[in-house]
Amino acid sequence: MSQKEKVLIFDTTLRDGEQSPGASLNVQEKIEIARQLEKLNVDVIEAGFPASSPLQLEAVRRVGEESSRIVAALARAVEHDISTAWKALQSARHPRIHTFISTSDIHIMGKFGHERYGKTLAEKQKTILRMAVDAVLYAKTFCHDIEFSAEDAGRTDPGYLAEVIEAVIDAGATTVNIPDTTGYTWPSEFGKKIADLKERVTNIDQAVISVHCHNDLGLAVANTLSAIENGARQAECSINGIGERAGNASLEEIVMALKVRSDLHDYSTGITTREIYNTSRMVSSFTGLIVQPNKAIVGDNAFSHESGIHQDGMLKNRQTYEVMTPQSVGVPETHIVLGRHSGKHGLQSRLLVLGYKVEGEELDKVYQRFLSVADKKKEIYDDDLRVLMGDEFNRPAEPIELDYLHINSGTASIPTATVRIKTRGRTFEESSTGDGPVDACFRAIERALKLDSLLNSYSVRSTSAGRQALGEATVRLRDGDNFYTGRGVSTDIIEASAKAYLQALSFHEDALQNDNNNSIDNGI
Ligand SMILES: CC(=O)SCCNC(=O)CCNC(=O)[C@H](O)C(C)(C)COP(=O)(O)OP(=O)(O)OC[C@H]1O[C@@H](n2cnc3c(N)ncnc32)[C@H](O)[C@@H]1OP(=O)(O)O
Ligand SMILES: CC(C)C(=O)C(=O)O
Repeated sequence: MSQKEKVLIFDTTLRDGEQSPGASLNVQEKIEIARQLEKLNVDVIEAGFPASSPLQLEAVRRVGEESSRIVAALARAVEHDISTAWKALQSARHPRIHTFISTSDIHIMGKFGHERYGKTLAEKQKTILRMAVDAVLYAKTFCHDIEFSAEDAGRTDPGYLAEVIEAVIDAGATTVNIPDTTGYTWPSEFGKKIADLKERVTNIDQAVISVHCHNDLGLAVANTLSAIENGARQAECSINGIGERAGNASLEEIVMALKVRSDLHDYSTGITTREIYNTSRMVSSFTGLIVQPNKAIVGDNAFSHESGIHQDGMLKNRQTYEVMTPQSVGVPETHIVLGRHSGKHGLQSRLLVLGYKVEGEELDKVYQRFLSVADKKKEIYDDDLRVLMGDEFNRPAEPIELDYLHINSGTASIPTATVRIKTRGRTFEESSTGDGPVDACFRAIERALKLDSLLNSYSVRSTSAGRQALGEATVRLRDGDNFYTGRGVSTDIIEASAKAYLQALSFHEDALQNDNNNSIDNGI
């Protein structure tokens, strides 16, 4: 087996990630995330930009002191930022000063327009080159490990980029970072940029080539992988892909793409992938940035299967629809989501887990009831299934069934219910007003069936979470010493109540017909 070449993982969640609007972290949160990044086994933790605030400085200092990783601090190519970065890093176990300056024409002309940088583009480029070299030389007076970034390298003229990179390596940069700051490049184009740099820069072997891709066109991970294929050996990325604007290349996607498709290349990372999910949750909770459900690797749906054909495939062989196991990234298990797109196999397997062995015609019947609920409710939870199963196996011999229900109710109207009921091949229909919609409904049922009220007790409860939870109504009738209990389940609690009442009446009717007490809780 060939030895894989290591790609260093430089995590910038605490620096560029924190530049996501609203994501500010306090010192303790940064320390906690850094501890988790250590468990994840990243190679470099970029902990912040010390010159930007005392809190940043303190956070970098604390992370640097504690962490066994390389801890980087960002600084503009100016002495004040660099000396402040060192102030934060001087007690770090493995300090890295990361200094940067823009190299693209757009940035140079746009950000360094002041005449003190020169009048023409060529003059300004000379100034920027000098600032870059001076920054590295100055940083080098503090520590050995110096990273230089050519901001907006993605849009930088290749000749000028090579000139700057060659000069900063001569000045002592040990890592040269090629950022696609604006997420503008295309994977093959960005890959060629790295290959071109390797050709043009004579001293390139003296530094590690790094890339730092933004996701403005959704290409950050693809660009990073293309750069790796062309010689980059450090990938800058963040947990959940958070970062300035559309974010950075996502750590978990780069790492898992390299791992899952290791058949295609000779690169590997040192990441402990089982820690990915925990890290993702921690970052999301501390930053308040919610992970989109369909986010690769760490989204809630990344290992969820909702449609019948997929569930069937998964139950037969997980590899049919999963290219990695959830456990490999620390997600406890695959989630078979029961809903309107599920099939009988998915339902049957979940029921089995819950202790219900259902097969053949019985399964067909349960499945029909399941579908009628699934049409009203987005997801069917275990509790919903338990209720459905209770309902299914607790049916009277001659059910009295609700065919139609219409309720008119509101704060300014008298509650009125109309019901149509079917039993033993006959249909009954009646309306009634009542003290509330449930009372109106029960009265309409009593009128339709020409019965006196036998209602002894009534209750309703929610069986699962969320606005679309199933409501379970329980109705108890009393006739002399006999009690008859019925249950009804629906996302609509009035419908659930009507069904419960009719089921209780069905048991009563059965008992009368068969002259045998059929109550499910007789005498309780
Ligand atoms: C691509 C990136 O992610 S870069 C990192 C982004 N991170 C941050 O900006 C961190 C938070 N920033 C801050 O706290 C502040 O912006 C500070 C402390 C860095 C600077 O604040 P201020 O001194 O008030 O300057 P301000 O942010 O308004 O403008 C930036 C100045 O730095 C200059 N500058 C920008 N980048 C660099 C650089 N790499 N090297 C040298 N100078 C730079 C700009 O030209 C501008 O200078 P000017 O005042 O002469 O026009
Ligand atoms: C400072 C550099 C690395 C950066 O964040 C960028 O260019 O996006």
